Amino acid sequence: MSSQTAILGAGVMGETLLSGLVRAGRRVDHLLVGEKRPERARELEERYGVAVVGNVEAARRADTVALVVKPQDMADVLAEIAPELRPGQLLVSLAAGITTAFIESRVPAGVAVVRVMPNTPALVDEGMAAISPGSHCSEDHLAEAEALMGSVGKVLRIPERQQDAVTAISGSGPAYIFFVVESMIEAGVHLGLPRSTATDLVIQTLVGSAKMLRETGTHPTVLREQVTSPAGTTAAALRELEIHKVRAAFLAAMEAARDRSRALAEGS
Ligand SMILES: NC(=O)C1=CN([C@@H]2O[C@H](COP(=O)(O)OP(=O)(O)OC[C@H]3O[C@@H](n4cnc5c(N)ncnc54)[C@H](O)[C@@H]3O)[C@@H](O)[C@H]2O)C=CC1
Ligand SMILES: O=C(O)[C@@H]1CCC=N1
Repeated sequence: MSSQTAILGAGVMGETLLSGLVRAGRRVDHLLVGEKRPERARELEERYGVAVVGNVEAARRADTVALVVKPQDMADVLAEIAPELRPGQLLVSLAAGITTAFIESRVPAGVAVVRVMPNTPALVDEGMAAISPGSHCSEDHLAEAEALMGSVGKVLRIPERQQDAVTAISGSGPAYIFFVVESMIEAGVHLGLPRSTATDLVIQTLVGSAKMLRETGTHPTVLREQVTSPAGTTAAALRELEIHKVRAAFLAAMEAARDRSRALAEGS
């Protein structure tokens, strides 16, 4: 992997990547951060001992530049750093919706671009990242982006046309799961359980179910059927979820996320 990596934009996802690289053993003096908010920059310097510099200096010194600003800020950051970029350098964009073509049209020819859709479980090294190469990207560049994201979880190579759907599933996905968890805890409280008991029950049920999915490789439908006794409690609950069209709501939600990802590319 290249010696210097810069992270431009150190909010939730930027810090997630930074902390993962540090946990994975990356030397802090091989990392640079560009961050607009001075108080946030100081916080990261204190927490990680990392050098926070201007975007222009970071782009000049780094071999790999991770772009972790909001999609709406991407054009400004690219305009700022483009004069410093050189062919062969690697830009790894983690921004939802932003295409490799959008980035390539704003930087010098020959700069390699990889589009990534990460997710926040990277904070505990259980991230899911999907990566797609741009048009000037060699296998070495793609492997480098894979190693970068691989330090905080799993990485899948996908065609770029699938990125908006991936954003809807795994990028935003943790929020849907947390929403379900919140809803189940509130239901437990409604049924008379102490909040701490409901919380413990829901979290362990989630972790156990996730582990079953990963470790048994059994289809989720089969696992659900194993829990559903004839005329039992689970069947009664699932009937309500079907009546309330939860399956259709998930489909509509993810179509909305996919469409929003597409719109972000157009700057809205
Ligand atoms: N939060 C999430 O779960 C995920 C986020 N992403 C993508 O990651 C990117 C960042 O998202 P978050 O970290 O959630 O946002 P955030 O708002 O927490 O972080 C963005 C950071 O960029 C900084 N910033 C803004 N303009 C800048 C500039 N010109 N130069 C340097 N720093 C600048 C902001 O001060 C802020 O600290 C977005 O493009 C988002 O689509 C992708 C997948 C998941
Ligand atoms: O909500 C968003 O736009 C970002 C991208 C995927 C997850 N968070």
